[in-house]
Amino acid sequence: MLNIENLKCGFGKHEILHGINLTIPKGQITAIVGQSGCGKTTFLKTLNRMVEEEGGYLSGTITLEGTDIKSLPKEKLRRRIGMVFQQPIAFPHSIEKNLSYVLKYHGVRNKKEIAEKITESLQKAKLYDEVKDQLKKSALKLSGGQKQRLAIARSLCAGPEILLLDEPCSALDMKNTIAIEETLLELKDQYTFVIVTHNLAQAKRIADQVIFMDQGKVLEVTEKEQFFANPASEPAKEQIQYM
Ligand SMILES: Nc1ncnc2c1ncn2[C@@H]1O[C@H](COP(=O)(O)OP(=O)(O)OP(=O)(O)O)[C@@H](O)[C@H]1O
Repeated sequence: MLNIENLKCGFGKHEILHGINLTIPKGQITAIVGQSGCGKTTFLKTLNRMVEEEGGYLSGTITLEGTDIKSLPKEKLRRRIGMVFQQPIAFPHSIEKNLSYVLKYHGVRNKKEIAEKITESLQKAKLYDEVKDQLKKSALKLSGGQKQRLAIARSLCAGPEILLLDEPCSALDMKNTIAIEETLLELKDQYTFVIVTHNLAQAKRIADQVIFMDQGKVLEVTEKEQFFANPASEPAKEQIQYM
């Protein structure tokens, strides 16, 4: 799905990612783990070129289904590769409007179709049952966990192929965390997920592939079972030991 070759990225004279080579397979959950500050979020932001808006540079090649992402207009790229952030974002409008504006932006005009897609995305994000009778109410009244599931529903409304998630559960309780993990597990045959998590137990629960980063380098790209049973690098062994 995504092929990354000799990816380097930095800010000013400070190189953060030092030449990354790996592949992100389609229809799987890839978890990116590693110590704080090793470059996980920066790596994620290279995949939709957000890092450039933050003043960062990148070199190397990232191809999405064979197309160099630099050749795609950013708007098109971000429709294909959506992103969910650590802090849930809800806009100061109704729950319904938080979703319908994305659909309208992408050219969906038919009211029935908009309503159906709103229901579908809320169901996928496991929020529908809780909000189905209050779609006209302000999204700001939702809890943090509900806002995060709304953010996932909103990303799905754009019809992405890949969804990047940056520590989506770090501010959430177990119930909301489980709802999001179930969403990813249930939808992975329809989307490709790349999730940054500081929580190794979460990676163990949901990932197919694990990328282990250390100081701007990728030390391991392995199937989950192998990573947890037999990590190849000392830093990974050390971290797994404290799980
Ligand atoms: N916009 C920016 N400008 C300058 N430096 C940045 C910027 N964003 C990140 N960095 C630097 O890049 C390095 C890696 O940060 P990054 O957030 O990618 O790490 P991380 O592994 O995601 O950390 P954490 O687990 O704590 O979120 C840090 O030294 C950070 O200060």
